[in-house]
Amino acid sequence: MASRKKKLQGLVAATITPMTEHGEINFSVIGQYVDYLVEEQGVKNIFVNGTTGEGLSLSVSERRQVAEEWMTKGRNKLDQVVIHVGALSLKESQELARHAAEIGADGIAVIAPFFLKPWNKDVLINFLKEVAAAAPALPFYYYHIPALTGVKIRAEELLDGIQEKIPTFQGLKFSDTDLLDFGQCVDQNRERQFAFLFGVDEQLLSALVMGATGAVGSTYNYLGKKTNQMLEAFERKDFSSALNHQFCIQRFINFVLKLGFGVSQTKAIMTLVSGIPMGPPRPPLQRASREFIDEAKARLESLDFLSSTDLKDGNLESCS
Ligand SMILES: CC(=O)N[C@H](C=O)[C@@H](O)[C@H](O)[C@H](O)CO
Ligand SMILES: CC(=O)C(=O)O
Repeated sequence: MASRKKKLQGLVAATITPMTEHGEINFSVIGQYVDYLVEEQGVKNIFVNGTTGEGLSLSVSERRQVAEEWMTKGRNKLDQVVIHVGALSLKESQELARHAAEIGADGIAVIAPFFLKPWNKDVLINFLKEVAAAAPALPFYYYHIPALTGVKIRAEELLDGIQEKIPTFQGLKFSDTDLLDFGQCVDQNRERQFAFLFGVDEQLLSALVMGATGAVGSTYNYLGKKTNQMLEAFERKDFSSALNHQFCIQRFINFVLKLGFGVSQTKAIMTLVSGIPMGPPRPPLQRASREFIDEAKARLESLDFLSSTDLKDGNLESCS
């Protein structure tokens, strides 16, 4: 049986995997990174080795070490650490699931295998079930990200009866813009026991209305504080101020999306905002361009997401 621990709520930062200039994992900054998330961003949950963490570009041994380091440095500071253990090989995924349990993680998440793909709901559930069974005491989350996996099985279909198959099933990380599918996931969960974690940061407010219980995303690494203000406004039913916060966040995300935004750019932005060096991404990703960094920096400053001295007065865009 899954341990019935506190439901995962609020913001969850999808952690970046810091790397050295030579492309090795830079474990030495993870302690600082934990403190930054907790103290500067008010974010106390993390999702390790996911998309943003380049989990699928790391070796199994690296994934184990990264997970261990976050567990060690996060002890007594973080609320929950969820480890993404999805892999193309069921064996590797099970190994990582067992490892997550051994090191005391709070949950595991799995994406759909994306090379030889499951072709229907039952086939996908069977794969997920085998992984979940390797960590029978850990809450299990399905990580739905169809644009990247190419597995378009609707989450709402997958959830139907899932707990009979996967007793540790605890929720969904939903990284898609289909709010009909998302809403129907929430709607069918009559007992309200599952966590519904939304993964499209620029649309989180709409997902909150639809019943999201939390959010996992890359931008919570550096816009966590801002997004927490939106969550607080939503909680107190101050929807116009929640919307203002969402629009501010959208102005930034929309700007960088147009320039080309992905994991490489997330690494550059986090380096800029936190001052902690995240390093380059691993090939096939390429580091963000100088032009991207300069433009993103100017935009962060004009929105007051990054302090600067010369823009304060008469700044029409300011989001502070
Ligand atoms: C594809 C991807 O990486 N999605 C992230 C999480 O699921 C999001 O946090 C996005 O980075 C964010 O919403 C910006 O589009
Ligand atoms: C964004 C997210 O959840 C991930 O990086 O996996």
